[in-house]
Amino acid sequence: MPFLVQSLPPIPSKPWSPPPSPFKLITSIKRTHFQITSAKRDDEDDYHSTLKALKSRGRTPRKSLGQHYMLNSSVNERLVAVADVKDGDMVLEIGPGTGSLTNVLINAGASVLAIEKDAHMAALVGERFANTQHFTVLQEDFTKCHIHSQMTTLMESNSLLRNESKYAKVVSNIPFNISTDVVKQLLPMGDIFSVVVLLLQDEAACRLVEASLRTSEYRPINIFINFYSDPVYEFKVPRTDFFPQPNVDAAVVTFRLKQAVDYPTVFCIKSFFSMVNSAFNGKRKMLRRSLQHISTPLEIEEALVNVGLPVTARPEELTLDDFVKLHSLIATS
Ligand SMILES: C[S@@+](CC[C@H](N)C(=O)[O-])C[C@H]1O[C@@H](n2cnc3c(N)ncnc32)[C@H](O)[C@@H]1O
Repeated sequence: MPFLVQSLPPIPSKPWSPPPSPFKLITSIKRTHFQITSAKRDDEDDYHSTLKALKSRGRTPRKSLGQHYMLNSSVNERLVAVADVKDGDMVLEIGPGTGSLTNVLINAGASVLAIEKDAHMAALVGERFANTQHFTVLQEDFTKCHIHSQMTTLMESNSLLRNESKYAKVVSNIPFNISTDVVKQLLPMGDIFSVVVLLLQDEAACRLVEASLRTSEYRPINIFINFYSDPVYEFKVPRTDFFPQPNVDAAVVTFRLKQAVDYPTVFCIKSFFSMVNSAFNGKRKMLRRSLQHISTPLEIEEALVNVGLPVTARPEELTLDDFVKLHSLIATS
């Protein structure tokens, strides 16, 4: 997303309020990563704390890392409310930046595992929450890290200390350029996450959650999202809430993850998505042609009629349920 050239606005003075009660114990994971062990709880609002943090380090937001920091506390509060974060919850945050959202998560009683690619920001957020034992930051690229095993390790050691829910949550204001990667990686993890709440580019949010049948926005990713989750477009966030200001608006999306028993019944998930991808690869083609490597045109036509579709059907006309039925009829191994 293009950046507007912007300098840091001045920081108006604001009375400081004392930190609330100290936190209970939790854990940290790998020694090789940046680790947090102790500091004070931070109640400063996001506008002040974000600008102060950036100014203190002389940090210029990096375009390549999608660094648009949230200045509006109420957006962070709403993100946390939408995820229904409660005392004792485990939360994964991708890209904590200066820690404005992290702060609201920790204040809500969550234990946060944050993954931050930028070494300077990982250090900064680490120092900000250095007294909070409910916070761990790993300096890693989320798209390359083994989040399932990291999270499982943390949840196992955490549940030894506190009697908590089996499922963690994801709440993040992510860089827009990794949105698809994040969705693809997290949505099949209904075994460890109950809900994924993301702040995305508004246009991407609409495409992912509300793409309609028979439109060019309708893609395999929509089938994927509905296979693994129940998505909801929550609310729009104006571009003016970010620093630096992007040239597009954002939106909050909730994905309630299904557990494996609730996935549509297919005999092989890999084969199912391979069929869906093949169908869309030949987007302008009729399915009886684009799926010829799976079955004969005649068999595909018969299957389409069986599903209640015309023999000339194209991929953008099929719902998730239609694809599931078609797969069971034409893919046998
Ligand atoms: C849009 S900013 C959001 C910062 C902060 N959460 C906020 O709300 O102000 C995205 C953050 O993700 C970090 N980031 C970018 N690419 C990343 C990646 N591949 N893995 C982890 N963090 C990443 C950036 O350094 C930045 O701190």
